[in-house]
Amino acid sequence: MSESFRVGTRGSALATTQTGWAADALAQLSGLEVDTVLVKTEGDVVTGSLATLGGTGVFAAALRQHLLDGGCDLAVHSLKDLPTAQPEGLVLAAIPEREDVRDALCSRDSLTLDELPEGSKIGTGSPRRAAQLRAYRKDLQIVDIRGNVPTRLGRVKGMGETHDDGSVGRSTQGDLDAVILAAAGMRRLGLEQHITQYLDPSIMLPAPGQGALALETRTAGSGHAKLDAALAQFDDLHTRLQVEAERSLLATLEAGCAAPIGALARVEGEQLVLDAVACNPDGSEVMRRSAAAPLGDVVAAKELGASLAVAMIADGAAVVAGLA
Ligand SMILES: NCc1[nH]cc(CCC(=O)O)c1CC(=O)O
Repeated sequence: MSESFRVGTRGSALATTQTGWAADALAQLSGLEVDTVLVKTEGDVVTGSLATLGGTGVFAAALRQHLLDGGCDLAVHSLKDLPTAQPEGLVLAAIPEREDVRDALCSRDSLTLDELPEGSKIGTGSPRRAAQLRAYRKDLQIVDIRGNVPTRLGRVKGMGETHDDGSVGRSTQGDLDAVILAAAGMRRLGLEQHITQYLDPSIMLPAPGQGALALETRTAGSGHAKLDAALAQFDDLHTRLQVEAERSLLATLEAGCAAPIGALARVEGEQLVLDAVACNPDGSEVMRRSAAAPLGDVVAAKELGASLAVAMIADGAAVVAGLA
């Protein structure tokens, strides 16, 4: 029998797809076999508004406990769902190259954000998306929605009904004109044909870490030398520098993934450039700031995020975003 490693995942279609993608790549790189372990997490059980859940790692906590308990060797998370504080005993062993970072509009009749009629109903559970939408178009009605990606798509008139085989067809039940979802999740699920517009970051800055996966092991390693080597190979330095800058900004603002904060870093030549936004939840105030630093190591990337956050706090960002 050949050696195998155990990867833990949540049960949603997005989680299992992402985990499958990462595990297959690591199996290729390491020459090991994969066993997948399904873990039910609080975020999958609890219902209610995402905003009121507090957003501090409800999706990740059970999976992390399983990893700490030795129930699996590796956990795959959406990085943007992870709290910024790293738990004792666990380490993000690899952050692979990022998917599309943008938010995506999925609307009826292929309408763009500018084409949606006055008063259109847009579904999102994210205060960050709601605030930036309201700031862009005051007439839109924002509807707080929850559920996994296919469920949310199914709320749009004429779009995205989930069939028993998991495929998505046209629904007649929809009550919304559009929803906003992460392009990365849509693409990973093979649902990108439902995207009617990729929202430019000048209109909608994504969540810190959006589009990136975090592959987590115990600090001592996965227990498989070949897997640890594969993880080191799978790590993408530019993605790591970007997300460290974004998450450091979020941490310094003392905000979580449910806060109305957007951040997106990019590598431009020899510079790491960070754009950030702090919004009043009703979209009445939007503070956008940028900073850049020479491309360096993870410590330098974190400093860039922290210093931009400090500058934004000095300008009242915490008050704007309802954090103070
Ligand atoms: N909060 C849920 C969640 N976590 C990660 C993704 C998508 C993938 C990603 O952003 O990396 C989503 C769905 C969404 O925001 O549309």
